[in-house]
Amino acid sequence: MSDFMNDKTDDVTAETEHVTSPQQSDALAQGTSDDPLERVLRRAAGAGASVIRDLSEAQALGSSAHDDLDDGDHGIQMDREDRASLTRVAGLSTELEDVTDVEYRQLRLENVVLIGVYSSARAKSAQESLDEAENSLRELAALAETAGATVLDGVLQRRANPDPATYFGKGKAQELAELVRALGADTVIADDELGPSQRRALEDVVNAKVIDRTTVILDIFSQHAKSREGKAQVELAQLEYLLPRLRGWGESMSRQAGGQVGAAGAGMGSRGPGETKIELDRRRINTRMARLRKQIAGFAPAREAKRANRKRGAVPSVAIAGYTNAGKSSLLNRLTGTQELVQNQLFATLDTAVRHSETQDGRSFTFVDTVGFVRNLPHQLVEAFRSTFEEVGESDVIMHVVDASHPDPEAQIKTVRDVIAEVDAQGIPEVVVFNKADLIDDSRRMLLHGLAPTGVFVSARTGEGLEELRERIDAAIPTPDREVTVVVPYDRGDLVAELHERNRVLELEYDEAGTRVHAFVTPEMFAKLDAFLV
Ligand SMILES: Nc1nc2c(ncn2[C@@H]2O[C@H](COP(=O)(O)OP(=O)(O)OP(=O)(O)O)[C@@H](O)[C@H]2O)c(=O)[nH]1
Ligand SMILES: [Mg+2]
Repeated sequence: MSDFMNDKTDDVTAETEHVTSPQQSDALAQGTSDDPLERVLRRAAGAGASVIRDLSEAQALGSSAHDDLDDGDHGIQMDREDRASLTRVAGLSTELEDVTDVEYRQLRLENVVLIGVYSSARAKSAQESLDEAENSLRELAALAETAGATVLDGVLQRRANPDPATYFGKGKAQELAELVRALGADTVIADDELGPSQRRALEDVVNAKVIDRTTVILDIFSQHAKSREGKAQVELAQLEYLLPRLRGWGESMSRQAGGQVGAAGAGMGSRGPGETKIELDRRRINTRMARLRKQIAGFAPAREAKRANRKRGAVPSVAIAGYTNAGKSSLLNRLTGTQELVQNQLFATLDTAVRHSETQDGRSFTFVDTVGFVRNLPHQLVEAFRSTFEEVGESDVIMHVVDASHPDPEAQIKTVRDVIAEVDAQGIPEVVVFNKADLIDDSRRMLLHGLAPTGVFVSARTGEGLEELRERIDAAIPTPDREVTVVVPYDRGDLVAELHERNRVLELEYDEAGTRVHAFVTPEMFAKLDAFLV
């Protein structure tokens, strides 16, 4: 058996059918038709075949049918509670008017229903929790659209926690199945990351493909990545996401093969084919991941060299960070006259762009446009894009762009600051910029002012506030304009290193007492060197 697997590691589907009995091969073929692994490894377009089966007459549509649905599983009391907890989020539908656009979309895109679970059990009021969940679902709708899907509807259920078995409770999952059928949706997207068995179980109930927020974000990243490094980073993140999920997926296939509910992992006969495939896939994934890691490591020297170059020239950098779609690239274009890609899409920018600029008094610096952030950014992506985010950590100033017209700017700001903290960039001076000021009224300005009193209101569209923004950035960029001579003791090599980073070293020699340095330094550095002045 192992010889066989070693011989052919190229085509999993074909192999699986070889090692399977004729009765099983059918079920397996069906199982692999929307195999996420195949999608990632092969990038085959349009592989998302759905598995909609005919529902029985008893589950016909209409509100009366809905009313009867839960009776089998729950007590009446719980039923009412459950039903009252289900909220439709209005205004999510993104179906288009434009006929040609519709035709275009129908050819390539999936019709999706979004689902989310929220709880009112924590410190927040029920209304607050609901608002937050609705915003999150709206964002998921934007993500789904960006990925190329048409959003048909969105449904939230109030529950203390997502159901460990099927995410939605059993009764609600049945209702969801009805809705999916009524709308002709082929995919359900959950707003939380789903466990492997949760995903499968929910798929079984709703008879449609089920994916989660992470999958959507990974999908967008893979569509948008342009550079070879970006592409490798995304693929690595996708495989990292898939690897721990192979088990549940294999179990489900075994179950299909055995045709017996609850047989997952129970009998040798039913476990066999799934396990074989898992082993095979795991090996392929690990091989591929090792290759990607090597490839990505290969990019590091070039990136380091570029960075080192920038540093050697002692040119300070301003990192443009912020939530995705906040208008970072638009502002960069406005401030430097460049033509970065601007799109009303999430994650339009995936490759860092560095642009040269000058302060009003003629000092050079660079702007670095970065990947946008989003709530629940999959940690696999944070890992894969660590080098990109680290650009933020190594900058001299962070220009934190906030979409002033966003329904929940506070959450946006928090998300961005969380990522900033993750790359140890908290100490870097931050200029908060409320962009899209053309879209907001005065009461909104007041609210935003309360969130960040020193924030600058600008509009990349109208040009409002850009002068003030330039001044604020100029002022935040540290200038090495203080001349010092210091003797830094040898156990403070860190200070000498820092002196080289953002200051201008004129002379350096090694004395008995320590390193004697003559330099122009920034006010910040000056304060640190106070004890060593000569
Ligand atoms: N009304 C208005 N729209 C703006 C403004 N600035 C940007 N936009 C729009 O907001 C959308 C996103 O702009 P981008 O510059 O691509 O945003 P980004 O932050 O670079 O986004 P990602 O790269 O996707 O993270 C585009 O549709 C812009 O036209 C503004 O000041 N006012
Ligand atoms: Mg951008």
